[in-house]
Amino acid sequence: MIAQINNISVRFDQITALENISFSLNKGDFLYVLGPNGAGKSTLIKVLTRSLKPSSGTIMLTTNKLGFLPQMLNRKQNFPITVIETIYTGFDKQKLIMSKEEKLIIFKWLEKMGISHLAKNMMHTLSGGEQQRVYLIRALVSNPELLILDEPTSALDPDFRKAFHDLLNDLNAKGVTIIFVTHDLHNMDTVNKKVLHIDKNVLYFGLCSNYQKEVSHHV
Ligand SMILES: Nc1ncnc2c1ncn2[C@@H]1O[C@H](COP(=O)(O)OP(=O)(O)OP(=O)(O)O)[C@@H](O)[C@H]1O
Repeated sequence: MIAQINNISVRFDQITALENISFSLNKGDFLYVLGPNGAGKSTLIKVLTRSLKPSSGTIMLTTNKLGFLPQMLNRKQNFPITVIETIYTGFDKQKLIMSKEEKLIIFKWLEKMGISHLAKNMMHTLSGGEQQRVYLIRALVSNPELLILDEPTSALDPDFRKAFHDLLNDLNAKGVTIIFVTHDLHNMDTVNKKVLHIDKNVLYFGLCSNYQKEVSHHV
């Protein structure tokens, strides 16, 4: 077991964003978190990454090696930071000057993602898809055991989306547990994966294959 979530509820003044959410994940699971706008997906991710305290309930994670790719919103800011500097903030600790090893790791990933030519560029000059690759690398450089991705492929073109999923499957096969937030499973690789469908509370939790059978049964 890598994560155990027990009866999580989150209330903001009048709004209940999450109500009695419970589920658990084993090491090496690949979980899609599914739900419409306002269902509480991002709120759940904030609770899991401990940037938000739930109103009630408990979370137990057996690892503190988390990698997090936040939702792609309002990234086109003029904040003066380069690609390399952005990725460097993904390491557990930062020093004044990055080490040779850290530089090598960063360049290995930039190469793998096909964006090494952008290393010294300012983030705000990159396209949405290029920025998303940078943030993915940022989430990966610390070798996370649990990788949490909030709608990661929304800014990616179909070719890179495929490459992105191949990369995730590769990491998953090496034992990395993955939580992937998405609006729907259309065009998603669902083999051997789980789904948590929420709309404030849990509508379904289990294997994608059973979920798809259940959904097609109702249509
Ligand atoms: N800090 C906050 N204060 C008040 N209400 C909030 C806050 N954060 C989220 N909410 C509300 O909680 C509900 C769930 O929001 P959340 O962002 O988790 O949904 P989501 O499933 O990620 O939606 P989307 O698919 O649109 O990104 C929404 O009604 C939202 O308005």
